[in-house]
Amino acid sequence: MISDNLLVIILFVEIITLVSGEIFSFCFLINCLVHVLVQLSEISIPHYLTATIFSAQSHEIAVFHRNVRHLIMICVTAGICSGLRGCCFGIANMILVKRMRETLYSSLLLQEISFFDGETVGDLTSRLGSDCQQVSRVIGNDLNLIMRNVLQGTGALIYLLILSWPLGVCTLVICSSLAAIMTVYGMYQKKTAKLIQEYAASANEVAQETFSLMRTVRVYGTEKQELKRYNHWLDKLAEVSLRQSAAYGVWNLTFNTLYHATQIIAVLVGGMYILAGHITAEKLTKFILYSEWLIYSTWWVGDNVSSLMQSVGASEKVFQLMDLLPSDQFISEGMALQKLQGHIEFVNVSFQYLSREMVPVLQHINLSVHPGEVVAIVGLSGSGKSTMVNLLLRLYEPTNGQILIDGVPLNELDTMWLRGRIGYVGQEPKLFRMDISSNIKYGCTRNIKQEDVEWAAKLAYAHDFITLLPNGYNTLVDDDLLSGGQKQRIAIARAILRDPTILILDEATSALDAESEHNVKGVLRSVRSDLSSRRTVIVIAHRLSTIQAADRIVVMDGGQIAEMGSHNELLHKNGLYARLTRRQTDAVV
Ligand SMILES: Nc1ncnc2c1ncn2[C@@H]1O[C@H](COP(=O)(O)OP(=O)(O)OP(=O)(O)O)[C@@H](O)[C@H]1O
Repeated sequence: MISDNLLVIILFVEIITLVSGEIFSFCFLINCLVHVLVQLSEISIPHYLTATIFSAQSHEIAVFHRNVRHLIMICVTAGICSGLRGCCFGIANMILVKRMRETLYSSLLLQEISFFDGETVGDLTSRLGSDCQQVSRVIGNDLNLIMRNVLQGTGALIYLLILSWPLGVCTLVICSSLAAIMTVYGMYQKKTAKLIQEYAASANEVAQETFSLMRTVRVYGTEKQELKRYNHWLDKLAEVSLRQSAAYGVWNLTFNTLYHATQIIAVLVGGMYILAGHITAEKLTKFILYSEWLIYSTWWVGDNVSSLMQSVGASEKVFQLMDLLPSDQFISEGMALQKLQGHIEFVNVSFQYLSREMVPVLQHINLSVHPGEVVAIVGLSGSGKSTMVNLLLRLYEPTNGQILIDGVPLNELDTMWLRGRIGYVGQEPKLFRMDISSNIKYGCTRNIKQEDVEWAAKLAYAHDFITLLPNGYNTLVDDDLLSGGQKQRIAIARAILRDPTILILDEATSALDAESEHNVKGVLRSVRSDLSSRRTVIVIAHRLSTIQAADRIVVMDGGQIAEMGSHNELLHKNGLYARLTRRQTDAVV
């Protein structure tokens, strides 16, 4: 319980730090002041209601009119203040959710790529979506209601003790028992809420995976299997919800019994007091109204505290992610060279992925690529070709050795500056949901005209198919609306438009993808013929016929460089490259 309280305080401090100095503080302050005013007004309503009724009964006309006037004033004040309070809480809540999502999103965007290897997309988006919303409930709902009910309950208790302290003490005992039972029930609720959150997330993950792989599911006819997988989590959810409902039933029974017990005790003891002439019927009526108020306030506080605890649970991971330090690449100020020549050196580079630390992916790679040289990297699947490019793009850092660009260690260069001079086309290029022009211009910082976009598209053999689309370059596309080859051509145009000094092409994996080969060969031809701008090109090729014209071919095997040379030299050597070439020629024949 102590650690729970500590967590609430930490959460509150985090929230205040996050939004301090904003209009938020103003709204929150106004809201607190208005809160006190609303509660003072509302708490006096039962008093004046009873007094009005009893003054009418005893024909005290002047008192009756005064009480009615008071009642109207109080109701109007409470109404206006409630409206103000709701509005301020709404604004404070909106500011909080917006700021949380902004902070979390920018923190996630600046993480190392290896961070994303360990997290699922569903998990991260649910942190941004439902979890941020849940945390904002702390301000918008839980704290608001807790504050309101604590104020109301305290006011009611003071009034009860003033009216009749023996009856007040009886009600206090009942409320304390209620609070103790609520605590136990709240702890149970917290446990089940966590389970429900986990099972619901698992069900979501299954649904998300199925929808994103819908074509595979349809082709393999696994709809029933997927439904079963989803149902598995739904059954678990239903089981926990069933237990939760039973606990809720028991809780309701207890609450009702205690609530009615207060009324019976009040009527019984109060009736005896009236008979003995200690209190009046008016006082007893007020007493019953206020004791109801107290018991309901106790119930609400308990209920909101358990909801607050759920928000605390959701907030832990959100604030943990927000507090992550950005990747070094965004903190350290690297050097920007006057002009990039495009000389790349791998010096004794070794690497393994953090998620599989025991598996060496690259071992002692030594490779020097000269400015303007076209180097092809080939090898069996999984031999580490894409990993070499990942290191060159500084998506990961080498475990050993270093990579030099124009003689400067990669980690001493300004990463943004360097990336602005590299064009990269991945194996399975992805498109953003925007028009084709914007997709080609994506990430290009210089001022681009439509003619430039079309020039790049022509070089990438994309212009012809784009003009055939209904809205040409303005056609809205996303990752599903074009063929793999068309997406690759747009990605090539995107890379060419940057006018990169270093161009990296990762050919589509499918060894039989003739369109991919055609696209990559086309780019290589353009690079060769464009003598005005010399580019260093690294091409990872699966179809060996793609890269016969490369200046040099690097053959990878098990994370090491097995052979290096021109196409003819390697064929002469009769090693791995020759074997791979023979294998592909046989496959075609
Ligand atoms: N993010 C990652 N986390 C852990 N291991 C990875 C990751 N990416 C790749 N690997 C592993 O690293 C090894 C080399 O992968 P890489 O993608 O570099 O091979 P490749 O030669 O490019 O293969 P392909 O020709 O099929 O694209 C493989 O064993 C692969 O399973």
